[in-house]
Amino acid sequence: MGPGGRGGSRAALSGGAGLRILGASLTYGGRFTVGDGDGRDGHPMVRVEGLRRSYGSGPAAVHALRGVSFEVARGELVAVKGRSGSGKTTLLNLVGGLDAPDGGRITVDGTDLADLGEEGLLELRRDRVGFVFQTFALVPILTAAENVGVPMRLRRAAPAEREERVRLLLSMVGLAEHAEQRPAELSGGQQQRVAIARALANRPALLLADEPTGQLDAETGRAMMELLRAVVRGEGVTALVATHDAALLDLADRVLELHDGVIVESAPAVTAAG
Ligand SMILES: Nc1ncnc2c1ncn2[C@@H]1O[C@H](COP(=O)(O)OP(=O)(O)OP(=O)(O)O)[C@@H](O)[C@H]1O
Repeated sequence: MGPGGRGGSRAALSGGAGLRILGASLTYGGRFTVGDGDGRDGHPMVRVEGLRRSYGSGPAAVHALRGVSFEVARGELVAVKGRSGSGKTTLLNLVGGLDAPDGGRITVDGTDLADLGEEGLLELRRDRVGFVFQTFALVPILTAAENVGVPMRLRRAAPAEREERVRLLLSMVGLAEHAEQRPAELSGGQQQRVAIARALANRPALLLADEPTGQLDAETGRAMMELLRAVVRGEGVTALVATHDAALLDLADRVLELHDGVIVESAPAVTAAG
């Protein structure tokens, strides 16, 4: 359980306190341990090789990805930047098994997605990958706690385990006191924090976030990226985050830049942020 008495203050998310809360969650039995570097099998968390995806055919075809290759090490937070239409969403959907490529290879957590059938892809999306979307995608009639618990219900987790995990996650994102509120009763930033907690419910190895700050003001957006970074550090999760907000890139370990479906730059965040 997370410590009690936490308010929902934004400041708490970005400082050491947030990490301490996250630290408390490291004791439960995940499939991997924090700080295992390049992983238990020496695999990167994500390996993408020569990825291609087009929409439509003939002269009207849109070539959204035209041979994209990169790797993401375990525990890394990698930002994917690029203008609208550069292929960021297409890339994240492919890595998360929501869509199939026309060519190339994607390996997640040592598994080649091409080897997975429908059932295997479902399990991947349910158990090993957490998604955070720009629009939060919460269920309006469910409370914050119920929204966070949805993935665990799908996995048929025991109610006691579910309730404990939901409580822990909500306090981790600073929303312990908002557990019973519905999305419409929460601010945009709070809704996105619920979405992050939900994405972590089944202890995914990989977090995919598509413009998670796109609907938030600059200050709230930065707090959200700081929360994501704290989660990555604290829980040993690997994250791939699409954003076109240059102000957030310094919070990533590395930045991949997509331009018209190809990677034009892959740089440490510190040099790419300017
Ligand atoms: N389902 C689709 N059918 C046809 N074209 C599509 C489809 N999805 C994406 N595209 C096109 O593929 C290209 C890449 O789109 P994608 O959504 O991946 O870019 P993006 O970088 O995520 O953009 P944004 O930041 O606006 O979300 C764009 O030209 C887009 O119009």
